[in-house]
Amino acid sequence: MQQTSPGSLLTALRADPPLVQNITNFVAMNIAANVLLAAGASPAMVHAEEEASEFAGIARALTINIGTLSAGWMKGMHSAADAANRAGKPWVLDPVAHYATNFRRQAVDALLAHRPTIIRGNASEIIALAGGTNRGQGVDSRDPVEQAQSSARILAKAHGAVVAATGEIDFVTDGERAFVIEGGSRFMPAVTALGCSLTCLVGALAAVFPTDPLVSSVAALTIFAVAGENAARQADGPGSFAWRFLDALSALDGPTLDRQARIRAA
Ligand SMILES: Nc1ncnc2c1ncn2[C@@H]1O[C@H](COP(=O)(O)OP(=O)(O)OP(=O)(O)O)[C@@H](O)[C@H]1O
Ligand SMILES: Cc1ncsc1CCO
Ligand SMILES: [Mg+2]
Repeated sequence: MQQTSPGSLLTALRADPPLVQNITNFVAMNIAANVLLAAGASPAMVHAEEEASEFAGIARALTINIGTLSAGWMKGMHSAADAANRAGKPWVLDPVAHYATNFRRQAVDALLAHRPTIIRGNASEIIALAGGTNRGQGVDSRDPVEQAQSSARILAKAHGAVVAATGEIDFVTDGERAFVIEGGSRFMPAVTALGCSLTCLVGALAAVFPTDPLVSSVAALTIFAVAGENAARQADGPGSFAWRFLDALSALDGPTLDRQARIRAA
């Protein structure tokens, strides 16, 4: 097992569980916390403006998601992103449905000014963020990841961030290097907030291996791809898939992950 393989990073996460602060949405809070616990990390959903920046000083990574945004939450997001940057800790932005309303567009522009370490969105969100025409509907993607690849590269260069575009396959780039990750299940987009949960896991892996956020992002995407594939084998539909996914995540170990990983340079 290579020292930076997804499997070795999963093993490292379990050996020293990172505390991850997530300012996520009301839909995602429960499932995202359970996903982080199943993977072996310590989630904390802390968003209030009175404490968000103080907590960012304690946590090893921060994730920010605008899924159910309101004005009060924005203040917590800004102060937490500031605090993470000042402490040199990685932070991840999930620009949920940012193309849908002016409020969201302005919020994402303001958050991008804090220079996220990683941006994780579905294909429609990544295409729209780079100024392209997308077919997304609300929080749901309707574009293939293949069409988001050039947008992801442009965004990565423009913002100095790692950018991950997810869907049937996943694509991730730092603007120079790029990887495609295959796996997952058709049930995944049918369970709400799995993408939001993935964003939190991307934060957890960035905490474990902050040196190279492209490598840590590949690990997080691969963990989801393999756990999703394993969970789908016996699932009857989105309901049983959801709990089987948590079980598959917690059953996954480093060597199995590396054996099942389907990652190729792009
Ligand atoms: N058709 C599919 N086949 C296999 N895996 C998929 C498919 N669609 C999505 N996934 C996987 O589901 C996970 C979430 O990605 P997705 O692009 O659905 O996020 P999202 O749209 O932001 O989700 P949400 O907004 O509901 O949180 C990723 O691991 C992705 O690889
Ligand atoms: C359904 C939904 N609505 C706002 S956020 C969210 C979770 C999936 O992005
Ligand atoms: Mg999403």
